[in-house]
Amino acid sequence: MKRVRLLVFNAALGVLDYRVPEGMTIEFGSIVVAPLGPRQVLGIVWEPERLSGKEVPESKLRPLLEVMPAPPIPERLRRLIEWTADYYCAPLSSVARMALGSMAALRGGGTTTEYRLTGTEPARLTPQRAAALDALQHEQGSIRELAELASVSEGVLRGMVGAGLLEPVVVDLDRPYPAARPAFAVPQLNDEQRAAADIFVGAVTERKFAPFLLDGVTGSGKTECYFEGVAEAIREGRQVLVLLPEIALTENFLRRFEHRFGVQPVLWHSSLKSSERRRAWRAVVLGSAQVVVGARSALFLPYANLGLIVVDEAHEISFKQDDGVRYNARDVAVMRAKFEKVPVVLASATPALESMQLAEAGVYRKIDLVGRYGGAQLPDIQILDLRSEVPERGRWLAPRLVEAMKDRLAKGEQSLLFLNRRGYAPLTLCRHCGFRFQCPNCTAWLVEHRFSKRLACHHCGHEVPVPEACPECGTGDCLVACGPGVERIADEVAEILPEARTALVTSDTMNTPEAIGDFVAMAEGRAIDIIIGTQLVTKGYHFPELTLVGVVDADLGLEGGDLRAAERTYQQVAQVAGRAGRGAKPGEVLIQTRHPAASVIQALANGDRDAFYAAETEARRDAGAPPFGRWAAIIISSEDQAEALSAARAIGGTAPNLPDMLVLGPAPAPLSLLRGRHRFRLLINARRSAELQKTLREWLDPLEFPRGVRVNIDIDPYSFV
Ligand SMILES: Nc1ncnc2c1ncn2[C@@H]1O[C@H](COP(=O)(O)OP(=O)(O)OP(=O)(O)O)[C@@H](O)[C@H]1O
Ligand SMILES: [Zn+2]
Repeated sequence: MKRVRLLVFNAALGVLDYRVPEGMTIEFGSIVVAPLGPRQVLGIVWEPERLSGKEVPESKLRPLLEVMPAPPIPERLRRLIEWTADYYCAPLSSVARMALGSMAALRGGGTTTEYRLTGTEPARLTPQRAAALDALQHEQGSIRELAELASVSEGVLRGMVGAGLLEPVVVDLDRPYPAARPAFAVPQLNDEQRAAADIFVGAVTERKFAPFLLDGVTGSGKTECYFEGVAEAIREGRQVLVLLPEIALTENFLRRFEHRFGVQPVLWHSSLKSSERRRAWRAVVLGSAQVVVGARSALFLPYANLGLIVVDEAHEISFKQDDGVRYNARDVAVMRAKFEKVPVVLASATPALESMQLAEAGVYRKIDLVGRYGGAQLPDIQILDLRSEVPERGRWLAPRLVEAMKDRLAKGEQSLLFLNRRGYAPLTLCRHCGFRFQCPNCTAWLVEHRFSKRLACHHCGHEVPVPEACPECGTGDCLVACGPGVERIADEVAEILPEARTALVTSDTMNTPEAIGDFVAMAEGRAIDIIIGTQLVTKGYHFPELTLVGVVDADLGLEGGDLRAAERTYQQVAQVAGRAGRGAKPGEVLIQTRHPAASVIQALANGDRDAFYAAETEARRDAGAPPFGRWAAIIISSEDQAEALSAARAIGGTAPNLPDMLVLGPAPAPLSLLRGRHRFRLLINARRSAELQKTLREWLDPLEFPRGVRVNIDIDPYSFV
């Protein structure tokens, strides 16, 4: 190659052409450094015919500076990057960036110095050093990482190095991961599991694209089944990617993986330390990372030799990324499997309607696990009508639920209360003047958090201490909390059952792997009687002594901007119900609702999943909603409201008039102010036949807006706030 076209990681720069200097070996996908004015840019060598750019005459081309010592981005991944950018109307460079680790990872090799405690504990310590000693047990990292972990300054830690309390350790940055052992602890599968596992093993061996929907009831052992596929891939020296919806679930997964394969898998997520990140990336691209577990971002890594993809809890909405590149990792995972020519398993007890539909259409092969493992029965589900079974004044748990909890406590069994709302109360107001605490940056009430004694916005993170007096009328001691959050339910439980040992499980309390690990160990060790949690506890966990699940407010999910509210409610309640009675003792589920006749509540009570899917399918078909029609959202935002509005009007005013596409809006978004930006939106409902993305591009590309205006396209949106 004499001249190359680069994809650089800054959409504003467009496509750049360069000359390849004598002696430099380049192929498509090579990651290179090129000069740009006085600066340098990183780019990927791309097929020139696939990137449109200005033709630059030969004589004006500047030479590339360097090829990075990393394998080229494989063609199959380049095609996936293009597909994703095209489908989600996102800049190619933003998608491509997700394939790269850090600059350090690209260079690879070498060593670094990390620090760890020496074990020396002097008799007298400054409070800061004492705190650092506590926080850094079993930790190792750079001074900066350790300072962050221990919440002390780097100076304090350097002082500790000088005093011999911390010691340097030289670390090989590319040291290999220990090998997973497919035969480490092979489970005895039951017949149903065996049949499913054999199919996955066969598919891995075949090395062809094959999408599976593993539809197994809660507690059926889906993990054990797809682990056999993982084992086969490892035996064949191929890599596996397991996507989990959120990091909170990883801890649980890691333990189970280690149990089965004798080592931990390779982790990939946004809060990895920089040395871990570069080590993992190198192992991924060189093919030595056998099994990579991660959240969405692990999807675009340049695996050398992928053999299987698993998307666990595939119905989870958090696979949809709602900022930056707005892609759905579940769907892109299937595309990736297609480009890689490997099987992909979507596992869930409550598959998305879209996935069910694809299975029905024969696109996915559906594999069912209809029974719980080990003879456990599915729980008995009862509806608790809050209009007739009224909780005591100022309380949220109805008498029947309280009785059931008392009963479990007496028997030494565990209960779980689920309410998908963090904090103490969703709204705080002044009893005297009616003042409500609102976020200055968002259209949202501030949520009281009693433990941290703060009022917080759940959208932008804005926080203020709870004031003594009303900021509006100055009256003291006049603030009232309206409605319950999990913290308030925890208070109520402490009042009703003071002897119960409780655990509060939310993203506020379970924010480190250690915290999650401790919680799981305590719940398994029966050191917790009652778990109170948000959606974080609805899935993945297996506590055999847990026999009662109370859904505090089943109607909550039906409010708000979720485009698939009924489905989401069904999934959340079915998942949390699935935590009950997973061991020898039968489970019971009580669902508190004010709408006992709603079809989703009825379906849950009757355990009639098919009825729910059938009703929801018809409703979607009537509305032209996915999977029968398509949605897209355009969100226009600016810090200047007038500017946002005029941009929104300009977009609305040029909307194409097509028979297979309906454009609604522009209208102020329900969250009309978010992180200080004013927001307007349009919703597009298109027939399946419509060329949605092409139309959107042709419509929006020619329009020009002031610099402060952002226009985001969301294809297949989930949330519509
Ligand atoms: N064949 C088996 N041998 C031993 N233990 C098993 C087997 N199958 C399942 N189990 C155990 O049963 C429990 C439930 O399995 P698992 O968590 O995989 O179910 P699941 O289908 O993923 O459930 P959910 O969707 O509710 O999370 C786990 O503790 C698992 O280790
Ligand atoms: Zn806010």
